Amino acid sequence: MEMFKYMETYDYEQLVFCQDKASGLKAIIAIHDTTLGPALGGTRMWTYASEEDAIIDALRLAKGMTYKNAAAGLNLGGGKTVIIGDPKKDKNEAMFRAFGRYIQSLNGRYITAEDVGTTVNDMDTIHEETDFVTGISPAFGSSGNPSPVTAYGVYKGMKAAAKQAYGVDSLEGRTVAVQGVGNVAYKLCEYLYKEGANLIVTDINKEAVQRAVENYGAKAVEPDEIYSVYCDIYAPCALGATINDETIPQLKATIVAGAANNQLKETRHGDILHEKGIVYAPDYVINAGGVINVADELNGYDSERAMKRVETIYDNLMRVFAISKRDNIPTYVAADRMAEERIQGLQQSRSTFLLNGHHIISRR
Ligand SMILES: NC(=O)C1=CN([C@@H]2O[C@H](COP(=O)(O)OP(=O)(O)OC[C@H]3O[C@@H](n4cnc5c(N)ncnc54)[C@H](O)[C@@H]3O)[C@@H](O)[C@H]2O)C=CC1
Ligand SMILES: CC(C)CC(=O)C(=O)O
Repeated sequence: MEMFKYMETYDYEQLVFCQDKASGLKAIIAIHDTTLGPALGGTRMWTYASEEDAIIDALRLAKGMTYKNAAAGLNLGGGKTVIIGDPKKDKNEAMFRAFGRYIQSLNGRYITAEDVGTTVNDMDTIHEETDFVTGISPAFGSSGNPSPVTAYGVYKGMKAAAKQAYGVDSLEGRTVAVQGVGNVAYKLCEYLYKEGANLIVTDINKEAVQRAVENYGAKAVEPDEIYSVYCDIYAPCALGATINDETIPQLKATIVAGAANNQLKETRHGDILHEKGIVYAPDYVINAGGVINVADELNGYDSERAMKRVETIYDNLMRVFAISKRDNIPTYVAADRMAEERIQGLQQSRSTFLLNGHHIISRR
C-alpha cells in the first residue's frame, strides 16, 4: 500500500504507529481532518487478518468521524484508533496506559473514546495518563458508556427515516431486522419494543440473541438469514460493509437504518439503494449520538443537554432526505455535501488545529 498516496488522495493529516513491547500494544491512530477542532473518535480493539487491514480500518473510520462530527454540528475533527488484538484475551493495564501516553504526546490533536472492543474501564485506564479521553466513568463527572445514547440517536433517526418512507414516524407495528444485538442494538431493541415494533434479531453471540428473544419478544434468525427476512427496516448494528453486492438483492426492507459505521461496502452501493427506492439513513448521521454525548464532556458533562442535542439527529436526517429529494441524489451524497459545506464554510476562519491556549478541552 502506498501510504502517502492514499493519505493525499483522501486528505489525511496524520497516521501514528504506537508500539510498546512490554505490554503488547500495537495501535494505529489516524487523524483525518482537524479543520473544525481536535480529532475526536473512539478506539477499536479487534483481531485483524493483516496489518494492512488494520491500517485501512483506522483510516476509513477516521474519515467517517470527520463527516460525523461535522454533520452533527460539533466543533471537532475526525480521528480514530485501532488496537490490534483480541479484546477478550490481549488487554492489560499497561497496554492502555502506554496508549494513553501516546495520546498525550499528540498534545490534544486527538481525543479518544470507546468503540467496539473497548470499555469505560479502558478509558479510565487511559485517563491515568492523559486528559485527552472521553467516555470515562460517571464517577469522574463524565458521561460513561456512549452506547445507550448512540441507541437513542439511532432510534430517533429510524423514526425520521420512517417519516420519509411512510409519511408518519411511528414505528408501531413495523418489523425491524436487527443485525448484531450488542451494546448499542440491545438498547435500541428496548426503544423499539416499547414503541410496539416487531423485532427479528441475529448475532454470532448466541447469548446476545437469547437476551433479545427473552426480554423483547424478538424472533431469532441465523446470521446469514438476516438480509432476506421480510421486514420494513434493516438495521445493521454489527460491523461495516454489510450493504454490498451479495446482500442488496436479498433485502426486502424499505429502509436501511442502523448503528454500524461504514455500512456501504463501496459508495456505489449507496447509489444502488437510491435506484431501488430504499431509504438509507447515512450511517454517520444516524449513529452520532455517542460522539455527541462524549463531546459534551468537553464542556463539563450535562446529560440533559447532551440528550437534547442527540435529538437533533432526527432533523439532521430530515435535512439529508430533503437535499436528496431536491437534487435527486443518493442520501449518502447528500450527507457528504452537508458535512463538506460546513467544513469548507469554516475552513476560511480556521487553520489546521494546534494547541494554542483555546483548546476545547480547557473548558472542563
Ligand atoms: N458504541 C457506540 O456508541 C457506537 C457504535 N457504533 C458502531 O455500531 C456498531 C455496534 O457497536 P457496539 O454495539 O458498541 O458493538 P458491540 O461489539 O457491543 O456489538 C456488536 C455485536 O455484533 C455482533 N456481530 C459481529 N459480527 C456479526 C455478524 N457477522 N453477524 C451478526 N452479529 C455480529 C457481535 O457479536 C456483537 O454482539 C459498530 O459498528 C460500531 O462501530 C457507532 C457509533 C457509536
Ligand atoms: C463511540 C463514540 C464515542 C465515538 C466513535 O468513535 C464513533 O461514533 O464511531
